[in-house]
Amino acid sequence: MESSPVTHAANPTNLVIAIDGPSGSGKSSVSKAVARALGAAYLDTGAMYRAITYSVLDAGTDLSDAAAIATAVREAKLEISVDPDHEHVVIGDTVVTDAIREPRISEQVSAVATNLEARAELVRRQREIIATNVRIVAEGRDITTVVAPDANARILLTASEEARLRRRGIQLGGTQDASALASQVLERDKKDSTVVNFTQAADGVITVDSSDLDFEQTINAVLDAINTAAKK
Ligand SMILES: Nc1ncnc2c1ncn2[C@@H]1O[C@H](COP(=O)(O)OP(=O)(O)O)[C@@H](O)[C@H]1O
Ligand SMILES: Nc1ccn([C@H]2C[C@H](O)[C@@H](COP(=O)(O)OP(=O)(O)O)O2)c(=O)n1
Repeated sequence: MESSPVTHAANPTNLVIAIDGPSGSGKSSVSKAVARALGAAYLDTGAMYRAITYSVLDAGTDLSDAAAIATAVREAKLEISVDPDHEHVVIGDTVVTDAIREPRISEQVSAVATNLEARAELVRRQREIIATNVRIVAEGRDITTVVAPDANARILLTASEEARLRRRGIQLGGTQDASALASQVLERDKKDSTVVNFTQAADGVITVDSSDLDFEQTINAVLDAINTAAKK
């Protein structure tokens, strides 16, 4: 399935693509591939929540101390790359690109994601990053609804629980047993869902269900959805 290049009627170069979805639906990998195809930057907003989680854990902060987490986010020196081919995340003076993917972070990141003050500050920074990039694909949980509701195209990428657990298990090299995977994927989504809706498409958001699609088919389905949105 071929997808034609995307243009936006008002400004042929300016492009913001917003992609949300649950854990393991393929947001990061598919969004990166879509960004490459469109010659766009790529913003992984989940990496920002993960980096803050790394730093509060590193500082020995009690994760039940909401005020301390909010302060940590406001004061955080956080750098995140927007090159889909080179991921680089730095918090303070520490490079955390790989460390933020560890299961211990996945298991605890909801403490930051459900902190409303932390969210407000990270949303502010995400909007700044989006505004400074002419073409960008941004993905997370609230990009279509809160961070960039005016994006040129807004997509909810979903997949069945079974597909998402299977994909995450393979991605982590079979190192996690079923209950650890369920905690990192399903229970985390349940906690995160208390503050943001990423299970149902908001008005104007196109749903792409990747349960029965392979990786290439999913990329093409998202590119097609972007073209459909651009024609509206
Ligand atoms: N349609 C698909 N079919 C099979 N595997 C996929 C598909 N989409 C993504 N994957 C794989 O599933 C894993 C999880 O994808 P990822 O992009 O990390 O999801 P998310 O960012 O939504 O948590 C990755 O290893 C990715 O390559
Ligand atoms: N825009 C966002 C992005 C991520 N989050 C939260 C939800 C997740 O628990 C964490 C980590 O997100 P991430 O996209 O890295 O998670 P997955 O790779 O999909 O498992 O951050 C959020 O609340 N809002």
